[in-house]
Amino acid sequence: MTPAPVLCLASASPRRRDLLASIGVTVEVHPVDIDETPRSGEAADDYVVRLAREKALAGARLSVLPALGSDTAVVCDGEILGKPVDREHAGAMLRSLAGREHQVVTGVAVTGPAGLQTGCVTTRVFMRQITDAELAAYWATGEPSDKAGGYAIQGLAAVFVEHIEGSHSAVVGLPLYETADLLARQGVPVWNGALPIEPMS
Ligand SMILES: Cc1cn([C@H]2C[C@H](O)[C@@H](COP(=O)(O)OP(=O)(O)OP(=O)(O)O)O2)c(=O)[nH]c1=O
Repeated sequence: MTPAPVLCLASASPRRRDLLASIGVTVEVHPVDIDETPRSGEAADDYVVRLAREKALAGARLSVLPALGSDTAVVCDGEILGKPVDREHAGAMLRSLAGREHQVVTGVAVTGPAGLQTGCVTTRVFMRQITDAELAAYWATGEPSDKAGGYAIQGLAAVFVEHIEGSHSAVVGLPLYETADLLARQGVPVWNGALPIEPMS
C-alpha cells in the first residue's frame, strides 16, 4: 500500500517526484505554471531561489500539506541556459558545455508551519568533448528536450560527464541532503516516518 502523501510537490518534473520517493517521501503532485523568465542582470542563484519560492507558494494554495518548489538552471560563463527549443538549440548548448566546466544551480523552497524556507546548491560539472555524430545521436534519443542545458546526467548523457563536484541529486533536479533538512524544519517525515525528526538547532 502506498503511504499517504506528506508533501505537496509543486512540480511537473517526474525526476523530483522520484528523488523524493527515493528518500521515502510520498507526494501529492500539483504542477504550477509560473513565468520563468530571468530578470535582467539577475544572478543564477537569486533566479532559481525566486522561482522555487514562487512554485512553493503557488503549490501551497492548492493543498493543505506543506509545499515544495524547486528550479534548476544550467550556467555557463555566467549565462543561464534554459531548455532547448529545437535540435539546433540543443546542439549549440551541448557544444558550449563540452570539453570544459559549467555549473548547475538548483533552488529549493518549502513552505509549511515554520514559514517559507529556502536553499540553493551549486554543482560543478565537467564534460568531455562531444562529436557532431554524438550530438545528432543524442538529440534523436529524445532525452535532451525537457532538460535544462539539454542533457540528463541521470540518463544517456552520463557518458559525457567526466566528474562533478557537488550534489548529483541537485543536478537531476533536487538536492536531497538540503531538502531533507528543509523538510525536517517543517515537521515533514522522510523514510516514510522511520527517520527521527530532529528539533531545529
Ligand atoms: C542538468 C539536468 C537537468 N535536468 C532537469 C531537471 C528539471 O526537471 C529540468 C529543469 O527544469 P525546471 O524548470 O527546473 O523543472 P521542470 O520544468 O522539469 O519542472 P517544474 O518547473 O514543474 O518543477 O531539467 C535533469 O533531469 N538532468 C540534468 O542533468
